[in-house]
Amino acid sequence: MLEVRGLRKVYEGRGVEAVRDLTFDVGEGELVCVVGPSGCGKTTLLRCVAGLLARTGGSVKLGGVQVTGPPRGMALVFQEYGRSLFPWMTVRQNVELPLKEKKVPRDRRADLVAESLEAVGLADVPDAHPWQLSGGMQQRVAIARAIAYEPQVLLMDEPFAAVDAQTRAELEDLILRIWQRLGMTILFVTHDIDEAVYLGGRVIVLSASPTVVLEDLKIDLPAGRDQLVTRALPRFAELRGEVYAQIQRAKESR
Ligand SMILES: Nc1ncnc2c1ncn2[C@@H]1O[C@H](COP(=O)(O)OP(=O)(O)OP(=O)(O)O)[C@@H](O)[C@H]1O
Repeated sequence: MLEVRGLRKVYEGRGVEAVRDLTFDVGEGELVCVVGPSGCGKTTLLRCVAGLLARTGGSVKLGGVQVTGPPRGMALVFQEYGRSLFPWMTVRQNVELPLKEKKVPRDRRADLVAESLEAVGLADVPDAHPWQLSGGMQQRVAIARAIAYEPQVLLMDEPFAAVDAQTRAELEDLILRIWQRLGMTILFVTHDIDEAVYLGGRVIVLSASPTVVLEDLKIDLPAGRDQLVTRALPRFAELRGEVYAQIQRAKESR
């Protein structure tokens, strides 16, 4: 579904080589997490994949088609939910906006908005404005907007970094439920090793900048993940340790 080959990004103005050489695939219906040391280029990678930032080299293909600008088949959820929602629009209007731009007919739009708000547990607040909601609820609106769009690939950039631990656990499980139900392909960037191992079918570990793939680890934990049961498994601790050691190595080699 997503094919990244030899991706390189140099920020020309300051001559910063953020990403040196990234190659990996994400298959249809996979949930793949990306972790790496702070400043290693995770956001740069996502922006290049989303077609928001021009690549210096290499290629990114979505469903076999080269990405040259923001593709129709992708949706993004950012860390800063506060800045990604329009404060003067209601929850319903925020979720509906990209569907209008996609020229989805009115009846279908209403169905998609209702279904996605239901999926994130916000069916009862369609007429609220974002500023009337808690941070966790605002991020749910951003997630609802992304899934209503019915993307082939959902890109998430540290989406839960700004919410409290309890909300974070709830949102992680929400993403797992949505992923299982809708069979979406998800590329999920996080700096949290536990979160990556808990969510991912694979975890890609990046080196320090200029960035390459250090490891592409299969997460062989049972499906039907559970915050208490899965995190208490000896295998969870092993995998977590393995990713942690890789990131330490990445930092030391900087
Ligand atoms: N617009 C820009 N211009 C110049 N350099 C940039 C720009 N954006 C990012 N960089 C540099 O590119 C490198 C990678 O940054 P990026 O934000 O992609 O990393 P990150 O892994 O997402 O960071 P963090 O984990 O702290 O969120 C850093 O050295 C950063 O300073």
